[in-house]
Amino acid sequence: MKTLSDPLKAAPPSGAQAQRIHAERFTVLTPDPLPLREHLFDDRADLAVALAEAVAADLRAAIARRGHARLAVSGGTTPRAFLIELSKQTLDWAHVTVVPVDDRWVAPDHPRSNERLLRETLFQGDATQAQLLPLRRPTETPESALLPVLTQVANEALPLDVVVLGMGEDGHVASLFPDLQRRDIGLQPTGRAPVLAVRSASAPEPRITLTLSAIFTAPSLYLHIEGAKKRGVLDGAACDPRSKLPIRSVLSGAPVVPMLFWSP
Ligand SMILES: O=C(O)[C@H](O)[C@@H](O)[C@H](O)[C@H](O)COP(=O)(O)O
Repeated sequence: MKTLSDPLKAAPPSGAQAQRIHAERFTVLTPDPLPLREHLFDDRADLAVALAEAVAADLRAAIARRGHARLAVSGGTTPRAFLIELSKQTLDWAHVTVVPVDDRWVAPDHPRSNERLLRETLFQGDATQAQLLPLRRPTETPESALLPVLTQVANEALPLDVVVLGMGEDGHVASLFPDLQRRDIGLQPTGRAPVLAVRSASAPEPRITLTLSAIFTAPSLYLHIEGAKKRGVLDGAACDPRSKLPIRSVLSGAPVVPMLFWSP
């Protein structure tokens, strides 16, 4: 933490000096970045294996503790290798429930469907014994399916044991985008609806997403970030208390220290 000399004790300022001291006086001190437990990998394939092993260990511990485990994972392109590696892990998959942290409101066989991604990657081999809890329903809009999805998530997926979040280059997580209209629901750390329907200029289709109130029920919270640009966005949000990016809400609101799995 940088400390500044107290400008009030300095000699009476003049002109430009006054400008500087005024600026110094109200400069937001760069706080220590919000805590992250970082695991750095030079090779993305190594990251995928390590993350799969860490998540599998958490799932085994949850099954041992309470007889079942609940996992929420992100979609998109980054997690494909990790999800394939996770499907190879040996554990009691029949006692695991898997829910996507979000999904696009497209048919489950659509190339952009996260449900399809899970069926193609994680739900292979023994892992097909796990229960998949899709967020998408065969209705026209996510809003029209929100109540049944919210009810099922609340009854069958919460509290979560493990969450793996990705992040977009705009700092979104799940489908909680920077232009999220209902930040009061989506980004509050507790006490809000676990599921939200989202429409955003950032997304080509309507979305349905877990909220941070649901995501933060997990004692194991992983951030899976790849690429220098995303790392820059993450670090910027971690160091700027004025950041309004959803990833900042994750870092500042999470009840546990997130575990960052990062590769350039
Ligand atoms: O449905 C989604 O898109 C994800 O859940 C989303 O939150 C994802 O993690 C980021 O958009 C990063 O996506 P990439 O891995 O494709 O960069």
